[in-house]
Amino acid sequence: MNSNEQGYRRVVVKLGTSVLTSGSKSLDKAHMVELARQMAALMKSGVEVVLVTSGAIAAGREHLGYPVLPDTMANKQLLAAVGQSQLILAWSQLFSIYGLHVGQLLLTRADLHDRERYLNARDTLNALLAQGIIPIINENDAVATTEIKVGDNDNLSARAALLCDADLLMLLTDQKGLFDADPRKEPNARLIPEVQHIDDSLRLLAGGSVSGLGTGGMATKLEAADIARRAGIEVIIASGHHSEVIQKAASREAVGTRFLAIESPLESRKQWILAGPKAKGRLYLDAGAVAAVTSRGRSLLAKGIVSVEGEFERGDTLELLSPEGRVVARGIARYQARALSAIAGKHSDDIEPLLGYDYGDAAVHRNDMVVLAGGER
Ligand SMILES: Nc1ncnc2c1ncn2[C@@H]1O[C@H](COP(=O)(O)OP(=O)(O)O)[C@@H](O)[C@H]1O
Ligand SMILES: N[C@@H](CCC(=O)OP(=O)(O)O)C(=O)O
Repeated sequence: MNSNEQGYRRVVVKLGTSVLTSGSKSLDKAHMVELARQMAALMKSGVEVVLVTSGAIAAGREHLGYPVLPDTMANKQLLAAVGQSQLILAWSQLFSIYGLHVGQLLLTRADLHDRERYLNARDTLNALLAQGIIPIINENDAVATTEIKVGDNDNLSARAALLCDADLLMLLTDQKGLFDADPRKEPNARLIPEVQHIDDSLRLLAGGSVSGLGTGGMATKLEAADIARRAGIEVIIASGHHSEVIQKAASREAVGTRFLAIESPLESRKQWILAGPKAKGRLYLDAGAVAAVTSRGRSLLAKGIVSVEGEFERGDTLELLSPEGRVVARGIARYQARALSAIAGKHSDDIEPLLGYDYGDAAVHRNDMVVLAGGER
């Protein structure tokens, strides 16, 4: 792999619907060609580019002449099926102006969590990049149901960045970056140029999408940034309409909001816990257990669990919540839901007498846990 003077080898560029439509109801091809030009220039400077593109549903609506359809899952999938082919056709034509080929990968959550499918996707990405072809990724909306969806392309792009071992993730949107309040609601909101830690106070600033174009707003961009930077990947949120934004971000010029990667990235197992399967259950902890887990880096002992939600087995991913309902960690269950429900609220150190067996006193071991609030472990 090559790298540019700034040291980036591989960059994932995520373009939101808001950028691709420029706030309108149709794809803004004039702007897409400008973005293709910037990405092609980056490729020519020796940096590999992976594009995560939204816009399939918007393109489907446009192509079919804005049909009035009942708001069902099947109709959204219809729009995505029609629109995705238009979208990839547009990108293929636009990149061909710059002498570049593209290859399409449509992914779902299942492709990223099944080890074999994950490795297949990674091999395909690497094979495309080795030939100088731009991989273009979107969620496979036409077949993905809510259960198997990542759900938004911010989170999808973070997972793509992990998958291809990128060193920079650019989330390009319709705002100049992350502001201290949603600029659509608060005209005096100020841009935050650099973020060193993602904590609850920052999460509170990031609202949803109010334009009706995008999915998730800044909240999902912050989730994506959290996943990527914990894996050692820098993240930039910036405006897709800022002049030469892609070059500037890749040259470390001040643009948008830059999230520094954490210095000692999570090992790959913990990255998987963070970005991996949807949580199958939730454990509500007492205040003492929250402090032990978040501030002291301890395992979650069964006696700190107040209540249990969901049907899960040993080995499934869980969310750990504070008494106020804040998610403070994610981790792997050492006991199935039925067992933890039997233990919850008993404040007992001894599991054996309650269950007739035990796998140790940790319900979630610290080696199987990523702390989300109150620390960066
Ligand atoms: N703190 C914030 N700073 C900037 N934008 C914010 C903030 N909170 C919410 N937003 C909203 O997030 C939107 C961008 O997200 P979204 O609509 O999902 O776009 P995209 O299609 O690019 O993913 C902005 O238009 C803005 O209204
Ligand atoms: N996969 C969907 C986009 C989902 C999404 O997250 O959109 P956005 O918030 O605009 O990046 C599509 O192609 O229409």
